[in-house]
This record gives sequence, structure tokens and C-alpha cells, in this order.
Amino acid sequence: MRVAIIGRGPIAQYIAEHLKPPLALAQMLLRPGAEAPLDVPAVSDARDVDADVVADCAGMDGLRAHGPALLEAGHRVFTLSAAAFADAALAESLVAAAERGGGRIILAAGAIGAIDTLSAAKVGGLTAVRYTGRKPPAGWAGTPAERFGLKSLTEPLVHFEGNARDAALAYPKNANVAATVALAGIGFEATTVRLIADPGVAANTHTLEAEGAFGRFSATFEAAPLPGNPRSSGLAAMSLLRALESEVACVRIV
Ligand SMILES: NC(=O)C1=CN([C@@H]2O[C@H](COP(=O)(O)OP(=O)(O)OC[C@H]3O[C@@H](n4cnc5c(N)ncnc54)[C@H](OP(=O)(O)O)[C@@H]3O)[C@@H](O)[C@H]2O)C=CC1
Ligand SMILES: O=C([O-])CC(=O)C(=O)O
Repeated sequence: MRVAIIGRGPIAQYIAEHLKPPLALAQMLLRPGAEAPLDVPAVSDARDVDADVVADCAGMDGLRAHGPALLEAGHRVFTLSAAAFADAALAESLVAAAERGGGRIILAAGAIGAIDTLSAAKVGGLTAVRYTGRKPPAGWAGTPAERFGLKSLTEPLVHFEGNARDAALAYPKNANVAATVALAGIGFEATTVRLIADPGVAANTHTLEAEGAFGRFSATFEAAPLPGNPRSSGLAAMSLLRALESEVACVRIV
């Protein structure tokens, strides 16, 4: 199965390096003029993508730039960019393009677990869902948290408290997990989010709590940051790769 990858950051490189038969890297879809990090054909126009599946590793910007054209052309697009769905106009254009062209958008669970449990619990009805994202200060570089002076923090700082929509729109590279939780569970408005810069942790720590007709659960995941980008957890790349591998598996765990 030929895979086209969007982006050339640490997650894209992880996927490219770990694809194994019958999956094979066919193309990279990059910004115009950007050099591919590997010896593989690069294109900059989604209409030039020729592959069986697309792995989007380029965040909300990449999905905004290329998602509609890929879906309109009938591609199956695997993505980690759940934050894109917090932008109602973008979400609508992605869904409309998929409906017109027969493409499919498949969101990998990303850096958090228990998304399967949350989705199952949604069937019976959820009453409350809370997500807390805690990362070392360096993991929040380039986000609105910077206004608090991340480098001089000596204790944990809650720099965002609100709903999942506001979190995803303000932190599009750091709150994809919040968006995934919202989509799998109780929606963008009702999902409560706290984002914390904590100089006392080394891992990107994701805590999910949910209550509903099923009962309740609380789960915490301590994910090692990906070498090359302290914002992203290695687990996110692994999750995307797992989703691609499940496309060719005879037996699937969903
Ligand atoms: N759901 C989840 O749990 C998680 C989701 N993510 C998402 O995954 C994304 C990728 O992570 P990571 O590799 O660490 O991030 P980086 O920000 O380091 O890499 C992003 C890559 O996307 C490329 N890109 C951006 N816009 C476009 C575009 N329009 N066309 C082509 N390429 C584009 C960039 O290109 P260039 O190098 O040319 O600038 C860069 O190579 C993150 O931005 C985040 O949104 C990350 C972690 C967890
Ligand atoms: O990788 C992580 O730890 C989470 C992340 O960046 C996101 O939710 O966008």
C-alpha cells in the first residue's frame, strides 16, 4: 500500500522511517520549494498526490491547505490534526469535500489513550468529560503560554482553562488531544480543558476523566516527547502508524 506523507517534521519522519511492508512510502506533500528529508519524490500540490493512503503530519495548516482537495479526489486521509475540527468552517469544508469526492478522514487517537473507551461510553450517554494536558515548559514554546515567561517557571502554571473548542483554536499544535477527546466524547463546548506548564515533569502527561451511564473512568498517560519536538509525544506518531497498519491488517482492533 503506497503512502503519501504530508509534512516533514518529527512525526512525518517517524512515520517515514517506521513504515514496513506492505506499507511503502511513495511521496511527500510539502510546501512549495521545501526539500524532502528522504530520497522520495516530493510534490506541493494535492492534485499531484498518487498514493493509496495519505498520512497527514502537517497539523491544522497542512489539513487546511490540502485536506479538501485530497478528500474531493477520493483519498483516505489519516490525520492527527483533530484541532482542525474546532474551526467550524474548516470542518464543514472537509466533510463536504469527502461527501462530494468519496474521500475519508480518519483521526488517529494520537498522544492519549482510552479514546476507544470514551467513544463506547458516548453510546450510552456521557455527563462530564475533563481533559488535563501537562507538559514541561519547553513543550509550550510558541503557544499563548509564552506570555507567562515559561523559562522562569518554578512551579506548575495553569495557562488555559476553558472548553475544548477554545483550547484547540488557541493551541492548534498542542491541543489536538483536547479536540480528539471532544470529538470522541461530549463535544467541543461541553468538554472541560486545563493546560499546565509544569517544570516538575519530564513527560507530556495527559489525563482524561469521564462520567456517564457507563460509570466513570480516569486515566493518565505519561508520554515521552518526540526527539526533535518537545511539543509532540512519540505516542502520537506511533498511533498514526498503527492506524495506517490497521488498514492492511486482516484482524483489526478498533
Ligand atoms: N493528535 C495528537 O495527539 C497530536 C497531534 N499533533 C499534530 O501533528 C503535527 C505534526 O507534528 P510535528 O511533526 O511534531 O510538528 P512540526 O510542527 O515540527 O511539523 C509540522 C510539519 O508540517 C509541515 N507543514 C505545515 N503546513 C504545511 C503545508 N501547508 N503543506 C505542507 N507541509 C506543511 C511543516 O513544514 P515546514 O517544515 O516546511 O515548515 C512541518 O514539516 C503538529 O503540528 C500537531 O498539529 C502533534 C502531536 C500530538
Ligand atoms: O503530543 C502531545 O503530547 C499532544 C499534542 O501536542 C497535541 O495535543 O496537539
